[in-house]
Amino acid sequence: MSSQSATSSVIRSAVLGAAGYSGAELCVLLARNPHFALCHAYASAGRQPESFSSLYPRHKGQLDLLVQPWTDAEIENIRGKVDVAFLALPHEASEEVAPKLMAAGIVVVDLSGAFRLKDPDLYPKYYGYAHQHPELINEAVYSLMEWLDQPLPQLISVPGCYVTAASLALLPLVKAGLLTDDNIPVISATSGVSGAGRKAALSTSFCEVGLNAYGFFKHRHRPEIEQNLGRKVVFTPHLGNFKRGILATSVVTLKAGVTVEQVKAAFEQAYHGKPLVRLLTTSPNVADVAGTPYCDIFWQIDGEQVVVVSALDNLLKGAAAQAMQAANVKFGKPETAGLLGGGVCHE
Ligand SMILES: NC(=O)C1=CN([C@@H]2O[C@H](COP(=O)(O)OP(=O)(O)OC[C@H]3O[C@@H](n4cnc5c(N)ncnc54)[C@H](OP(=O)(O)O)[C@@H]3O)[C@@H](O)[C@H]2O)C=CC1
Ligand SMILES: CC(=O)N[C@@H](CCC(=O)OP(=O)(O)O)C(=O)O
Repeated sequence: MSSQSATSSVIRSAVLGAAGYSGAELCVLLARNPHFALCHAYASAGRQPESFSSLYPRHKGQLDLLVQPWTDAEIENIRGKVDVAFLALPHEASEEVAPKLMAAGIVVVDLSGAFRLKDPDLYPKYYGYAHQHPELINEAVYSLMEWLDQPLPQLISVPGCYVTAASLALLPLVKAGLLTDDNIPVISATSGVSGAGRKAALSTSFCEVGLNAYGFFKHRHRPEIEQNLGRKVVFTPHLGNFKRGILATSVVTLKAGVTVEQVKAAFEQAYHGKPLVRLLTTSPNVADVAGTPYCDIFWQIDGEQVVVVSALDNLLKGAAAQAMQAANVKFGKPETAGLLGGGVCHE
């Protein structure tokens, strides 16, 4: 989707959860984006104020702003001074703070799962809590950006990381009507450890991580992928011993008679003019997308079986870069500002 509501002024922004992995990536993208100014960065209420570069020393001398503890009292401090708040928070924290920021007239771009599922009844089963603001689920627009087909409102819900990899891989075939009606895509995806966030946990500690599957049939990204594709899926996430990146392998069955040319055309038409999706002729590697805003996609076909492999950086195209892409579009800026070409407009 192209720009919405073009504005010429710099967009004043705040990041909540800036001490965490995806919030930190957002701070870096915002600081690099000439159309946005990073005005406030927050961590949890329990943390002492600390410079961003002390939390992430590689940014010393480049991004030294203070990360402040967040309390709701901050809303009055930023009212009228911030145009957009990015929430890189636990799901329930996002659900609680989003309506308060919206009441202060601030656009909310939420990286959590708080507003992704359109059926609030799915939250207890897949998120472990009952949704307190089902009315906001209806207000939120889900920002899988390459497939966005409506204007972005005040509340933007950024897709999950595994979900982005699987949905970008399979939507071209689904939307072109090439899959058998009863086909259940089988998606296996491996994530780097940063997918679990910065907080310490035994299961993600250095000596514990090898390669294992988890979340069989009950991972919260399963209903989100199903919502995007409009069909049931089998989704199995894996944790791998690398820092960042997701590799997703999706297996589907084509309708009888569908040709290689039709499959090729479906992918090419879907991603023509979409600068953050790269169609490859060799199998993608997480090493080639780590640190980039791209999703790389490759497919192979044998008769009626298609294997689609997709790779992205869970913290970028799977989180912060997709949030930046959405905010650029929301505020009428070039979609890839801050992401490609140092924010230069490619139009
Ligand atoms: N990691 C990933 O690959 C992806 C993550 N996401 C989503 O983004 C969100 C953040 O994930 P991630 O960056 O991994 O998480 P982290 O655990 O790395 O960071 C979470 C941040 O939220 C802050 N925080 C926690 N609770 C509160 C609260 N009640 N009020 C204010 N701040 C709070 C933490 O503060 P403090 O540091 O002080 O504890 C920290 O800065 C999650 O919803 C996650 O599902 C989405 C896509 C990919
Ligand atoms: C490796 C790992 O633990 N990954 C996380 C998913 C990443 C994430 O934070 O989920 P969202 O994209 O929904 O925000 C998990 O499986 O819960």
